[in-house]
Amino acid sequence: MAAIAESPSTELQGEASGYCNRDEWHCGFSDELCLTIVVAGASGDLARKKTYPALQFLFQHGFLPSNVAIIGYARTDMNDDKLREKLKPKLVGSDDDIDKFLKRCTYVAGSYDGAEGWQGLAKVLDKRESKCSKNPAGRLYYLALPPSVYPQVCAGLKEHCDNLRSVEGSWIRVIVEKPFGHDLQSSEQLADQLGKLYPEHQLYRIDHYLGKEMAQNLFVMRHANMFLAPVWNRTCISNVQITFKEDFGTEGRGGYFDTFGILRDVLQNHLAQMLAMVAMEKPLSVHPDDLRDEKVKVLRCIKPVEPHNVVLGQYTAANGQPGYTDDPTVPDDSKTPTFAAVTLYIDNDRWAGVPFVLKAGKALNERKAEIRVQLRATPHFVFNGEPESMRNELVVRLQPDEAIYLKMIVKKPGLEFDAAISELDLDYSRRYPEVDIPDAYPRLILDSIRGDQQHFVRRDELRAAWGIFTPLLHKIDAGEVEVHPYPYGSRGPAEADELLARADFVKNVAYDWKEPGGSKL
Ligand SMILES: NC(=O)C1=CN([C@@H]2O[C@H](COP(=O)(O)OP(=O)(O)OC[C@H]3O[C@@H](n4cnc5c(N)ncnc54)[C@H](OP(=O)(O)O)[C@@H]3O)[C@@H](O)[C@H]2O)C=CC1
Ligand SMILES: O=C1O[C@H](COP(=O)(O)O)[C@@H](O)[C@H](O)[C@H]1O
Repeated sequence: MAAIAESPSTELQGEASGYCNRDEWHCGFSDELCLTIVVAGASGDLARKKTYPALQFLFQHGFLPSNVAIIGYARTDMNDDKLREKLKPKLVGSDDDIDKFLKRCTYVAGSYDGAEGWQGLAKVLDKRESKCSKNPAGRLYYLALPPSVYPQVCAGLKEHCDNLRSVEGSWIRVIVEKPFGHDLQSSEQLADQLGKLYPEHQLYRIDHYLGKEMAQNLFVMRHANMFLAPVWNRTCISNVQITFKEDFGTEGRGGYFDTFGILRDVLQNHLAQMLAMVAMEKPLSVHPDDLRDEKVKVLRCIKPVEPHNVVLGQYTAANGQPGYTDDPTVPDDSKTPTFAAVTLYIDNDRWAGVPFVLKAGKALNERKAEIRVQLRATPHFVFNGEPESMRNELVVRLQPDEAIYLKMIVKKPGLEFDAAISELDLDYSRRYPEVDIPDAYPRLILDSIRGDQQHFVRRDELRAAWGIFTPLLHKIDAGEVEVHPYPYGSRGPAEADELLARADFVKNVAYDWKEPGGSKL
């Protein structure tokens, strides 16, 4: 049987392009689709905690075609029942709902190297698809595995499980999870290895921040609102902060984390992607390649980080909580940063000179991810007898409690004629109480089944993002950048506030956010 590409006319043009004819691009699928999702690494943590629960969400909400099967594949010796038992605690809903979903989940044990395991899987796939031989078949290979085995797993799948029947509309797609390499060179090497087996239009690189509601909203909000367009540039914007904070340490993941550190874990991927969403130009269309073309352009305008624009930290024991090196899986003398604040500059007409501060840390005082765009002070400020105005700020809170709010200067209510800072507040739970905002994973898996790569990272984006951080990472690995201690549960090293002040961030001290009153809609 001949292997067919995603569409008979699809041919890769250049490294980046996924589609030879943009007019033919469409995404979606019909209920005719005979869909098989293979979760390679089904015995692992990601599969149990994220992949299967996301699939259950899609299944329960009717987003998967009626003919769907989910096959777990891993080396662990298990049968279908054992897998189901393992998955059950992370699934939600009534016993009946859970059972209906689990009936679709089966397991094939096999190794990642050698032919035997993959041949066994191929037999199961063929048998299943032979029952719906007139329908298009979709095979989604989800690699919930350490990236070190991606090349051999993709080679096994390609050689033994690529034999789709030539029914129009059939496809094979592969989802891979970060980390995509350790630095620019290793990322390129991995991309070369995978690229020889699966072309870009079949590869779906997950950055789960791109699947978050507010990350996607950022794109719409920025490019759909007339009032933002004239101010979204260096003339009006003073600085941008993109912040990721967790109020817990590396608990249980110290072994993994120690070889990566916070820059590779969060800044190079999630925060760099958020920066691209803030700073990119409006794309020609929402075609995945148009959108990703614009993200690449802006990422390529960023010079590698300079060490004087960096503050690193590592948390120490405090408030009854262990320090980073107290984790038994972390070497006692580890200098791996668990906190980083980095100022980046985008050398283009729109953004030259505007500091973008990317800040991420573990074991801090709160859990929060947000984008804060601070405008310059209003010139010739005639209120309050003060020489300088307060600053307008637009804040997009990704989590927890999705919200967008704009700090506005308004008249202080009452008899005085003073100005005060207040907010226009779009709090999602109040404005959209009926909407259950889905997690990033169901959204991204659904996109991959629809063939929509918009929210997946293309190879050239990855290369550009690694290019920004790699020289700094090599300096950190060589122990050439100071790592400041900070207590567990604190705001991080004080030096980070100095970095922010250098980036012209001015804290609105007069601002006191109050829970808005009023009833729910
Ligand atoms: N866990 C999480 O929350 C997140 C994970 N990720 C990424 O997802 C991927 C999978 O993560 P996770 O599930 O935590 O990983 P695990 O360590 O749980 O590995 C998944 C499965 O892969 C197999 N495996 C583990 N180590 C090796 C090895 N050295 N060689 C071959 N096979 C191995 C094991 O299956 P078996 O032995 O049965 O074959 C294991 O059950 C990774 O890329 C990770 O970075 C991304 C975001 C969050
Ligand atoms: O990719 C990662 O993200 C998580 C944080 O994800 P979130 O959706 O809960 O914000 C982080 O804890 C982990 O270290 C990192 O690998």
